[in-house]
Formats: sequence, C-alpha cells, structure tokens
Amino acid sequence: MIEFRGVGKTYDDGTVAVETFSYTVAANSLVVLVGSSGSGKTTLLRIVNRMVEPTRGHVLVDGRDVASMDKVRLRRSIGYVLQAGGLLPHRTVADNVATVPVLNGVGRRQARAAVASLMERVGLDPVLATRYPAQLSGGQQQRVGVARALAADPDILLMDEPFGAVDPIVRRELQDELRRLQRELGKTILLVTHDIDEAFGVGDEVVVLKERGVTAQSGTPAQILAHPADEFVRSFIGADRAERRLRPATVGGRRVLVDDEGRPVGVLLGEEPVAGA
Ligand SMILES: Nc1ncnc2c1ncn2[C@@H]1O[C@H](COP(=O)(O)OP(=O)(O)OP(=O)(O)O)[C@@H](O)[C@H]1O
Repeated sequence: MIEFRGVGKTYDDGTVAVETFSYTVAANSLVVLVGSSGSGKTTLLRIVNRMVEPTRGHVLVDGRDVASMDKVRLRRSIGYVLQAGGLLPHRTVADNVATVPVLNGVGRRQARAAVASLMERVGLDPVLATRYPAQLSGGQQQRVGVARALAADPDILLMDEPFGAVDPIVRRELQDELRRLQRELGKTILLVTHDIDEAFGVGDEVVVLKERGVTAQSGTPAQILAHPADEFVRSFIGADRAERRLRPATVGGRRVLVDDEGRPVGVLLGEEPVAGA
C-alpha cells in the first residue's frame, strides 16, 4: 500500500510541480496517474522512491514513512520502469535484468539462473539474454525493463510512461500483459501516463490530474466514465466520444462495460457501474 498524505513539491527554482496530493494506492491494485504534460505525474512517482524529496507532506509505504527509510535500500526494494526500459546500453539483457539482485547481494550465479524464468514471465525468449539493448525492438526493451524491475521481487512497481516509446499495436500487447502479470503476481503498481485510453485500459483505479498535481477526479474507469466530475474531466476523457462507444457485454460470465475494441472498462451490476469494478 502506498499512501500520499498532503504531498507537495516546489523545486529549488520555485516551480510548484505539486501543490498538494493525497491518495491511497491499495495493496495489489494497479493505479494510474493520468494528466497532461507538466501536471506533476513523474514528480509524484519519484517521491515514492525518494528520487525526489517532497517539500510538504509524507508518503507511507505499508504504513512506514519513506522519509525514515534508507534511500538506497528503499529504491532497490521498489521496482521502477521507465520509458524504453531505461536499460544500461553496454550491459547484456541478462546483466540488465540481474542488476538489482546482484546489488542486493544475491550471488551472481543465482541471479543469472533467475534471469531465464523472469524473461519467460514477461514474454521474452531467453535466447535474447546475451544481446545488448540496441539489438532489441522497442517492445522487447520494454519487456526487459519490466523483467529487471521484477527481478528483486518487489511488492511495488512504479512505471513512468512505460509504453510511450512503442507503436500502438505493441503498446496494446504490453498493456494486456501488464494486466496479466498484475493478476498473476499481485503487485501494487503505480503507473503514470498522459494517455487516457491507456489509463482506462489498465487501471483498477485512475487519478486524473490537473496542473500542479491537483486531483480532478479519482475512481474506477467505469465511475469516471459514467460520471465525469467536471468539464475538465469530461474534456480530458473525451466523454462524449467515450459514452457513445461504450456498450454492455458479457465477458467470462460477468456483465461488463466494454469499449469499441471489446476492452472491459468496468463491471456492471444491473446497468450501473459498480464501485471497485
Ligand atoms: N528538477 C526540476 N526543477 C525544476 N522544475 C522541475 C524539475 N523537474 C520537473 N520540474 C517541473 O515540474 C513540473 C511537473 O513536472 P513532472 O515531470 O512531474 O510532470 P509530468 O506530468 O510528469 O510531465 P510529463 O508528462 O511531461 O513528463 C513541470 O512544470 C516541470 O517543468
């Protein structure tokens, strides 16, 4: 669980990146922070693993204030996935994936042994282990980034525009796999994107941010789509378009609301979207 309690950040040059932000990411849920460029998404993500120190408020991970934790240990205990994987270019795929376990003192041989199964878990052929990042496609690099973040078996994954650098088809594939991984591994995931369709496609809950990290609305995709809080949210989600596109369907025996690609965006009870869907 990640709790943001009145968190704010003013950078040294006076830029107010986040005025004040409070939100609780429940354990084992996938929450998406979505907002336009400069709304403070990356700042909020980095405050969790103390790559950025807040100027106001606190972040608690599983009830402990991160400010009281050792920074290096904290960072190694939380998986962090960046756009294009954020891989080390002069290290092989296997070395990239094994980086954090080795830093944490796991024997090199043991870490290497785990690489193949991690690669399989994220849908990568283990024969790619000896390649360098530049010898992989964007989608493959992204999967390596996820495998690397999972290598230390963290309870929490932070993902910053993880699918930004790949084409729409691969992006969709990676989004589906993230949902699968989330179900299989039960991690707590906080993901940042500017893409509202991505947010609704992968998030259990979505937080729509205005400028300076101000929350416009938070809730399940179905709740936000059904009842946009204000004009800002309505226009951000393209609500008119979305409402027209959504239709009820039965998926896996459950009544759900799907978009025009058949992607479930919420569960229906009667014809009403349900909280926590
Ligand atoms: N180190 C810094 N010093 C000063 N200002 C900064 C710094 N880092 C970010 N900012 C500013 O803080 C604001 C929020 O930035 P942040 O990167 O958190 O937004 P974002 O929503 O992630 O944007 P994007 O989608 O473009 O990555 C922006 O105005 C940005 O210019």
